Amino acid sequence: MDKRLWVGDSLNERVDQLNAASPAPWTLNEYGKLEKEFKFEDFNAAWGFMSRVALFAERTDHHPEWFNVYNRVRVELTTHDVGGISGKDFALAVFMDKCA
Ligand SMILES: C[C@H](O)[C@H](O)[C@H]1CNC2=NC(N)=NC(=O)C2=N1
Repeated sequence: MDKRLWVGDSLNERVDQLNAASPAPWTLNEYGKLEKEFKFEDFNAAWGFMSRVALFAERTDHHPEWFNVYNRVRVELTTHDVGGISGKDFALAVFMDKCA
């Protein structure tokens, strides 16, 4: 998968493109990570989402940073190898939007 670093205008354009296809927006947070908070019916639904994402993360060797409280999952994506956002983060973001 594409591990090129996205920076500057092209990074912002790629985030806009991602958000055009999803109801709640992804943002670039103060640490330069791709962030979104997902909200579900209950803990069961949140955990189901996390389980599906976990299997995808293992398969692609690319893992989210995330924080779960009951029905909320706040996600931060970054690629440590390149020190920023790569195509792997966008692939994971697209998969998460599909699962949510
Ligand atoms: C050793 C292992 O393959 C690497 O650390 C992988 C695992 N998962 C990863 N996940 C994320 N989000 N970024 C990485 O750079 C990364 N690297």
